[in-house]
Amino acid sequence: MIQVGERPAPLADVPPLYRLEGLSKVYGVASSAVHALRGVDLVIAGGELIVLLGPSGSGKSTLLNIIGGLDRASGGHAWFGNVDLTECDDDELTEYRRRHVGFVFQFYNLIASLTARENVSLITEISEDPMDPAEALTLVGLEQRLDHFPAQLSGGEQQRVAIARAIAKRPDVLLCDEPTGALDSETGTRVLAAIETINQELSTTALVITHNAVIAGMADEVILFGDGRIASSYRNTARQSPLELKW
Ligand SMILES: Nc1ncnc2c1ncn2[C@@H]1O[C@H](COP(=O)(O)OP(=O)(O)OP(=O)(O)O)[C@@H](O)[C@H]1O
Repeated sequence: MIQVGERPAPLADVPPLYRLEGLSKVYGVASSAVHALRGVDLVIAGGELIVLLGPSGSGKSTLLNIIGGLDRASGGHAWFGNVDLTECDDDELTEYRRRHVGFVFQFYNLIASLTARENVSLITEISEDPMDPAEALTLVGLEQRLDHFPAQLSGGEQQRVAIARAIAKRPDVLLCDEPTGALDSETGTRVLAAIETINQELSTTALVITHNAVIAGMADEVILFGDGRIASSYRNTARQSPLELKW
């Protein structure tokens, strides 16, 4: 029985954080089959900030969804520490997501009738060792907006509330699918700066999918997808601050 409910041994003892071997995903069957992932091998060390780039339909979201326990692989393995996510049943995947993964999507999905603080509290109230919602919102630069409602916040500020909501339970990994997709460059920059702060101050591993190649400058490692495979990858010798990126 896989103990995903247990926090793994200190992650320093379980490097790497993720190890993917021959990961594949096929949607549909026979003539309508779509090969979204065609055998992905990847090692992700804890604490890294990784940017995933690639054309539409190349498999980025599929990979993120499998790593995040939202979707299942068709073949191969996806190890989180010493747990193979491809062997987990639904309850174990739910437990894994709840304890270890924070998600940020292009659309913020905040509850309109709740303040920023209350939106974050929804998660902290059901977490084991959460931050105070105000602390999470302060980390993303929203200490002056705790009691504002979503309609009183800009798109970038709403996305930062969504980031605070994702990290307030202290996940090991923050998975971001097009977090700046709906934002202009100025507000997008602040969202990326919030992700960088979380990565640096909490050592939360961050994976960021984007279509904007400029964002690659802030990563430790950049992975380029093509046709369900990793086409290439490289490491930046020095990370750029999101505030220095020119969109
Ligand atoms: N639930 C699904 N059912 C059927 N096909 C799917 C499903 N989800 C994704 N696909 C297909 O799998 C392939 C990879 O999709 P995926 O969303 O992972 O790509 P992506 O690189 O994230 O694209 P984008 O940048 O446009 O979001 C695409 O051909 C897509 O149409």
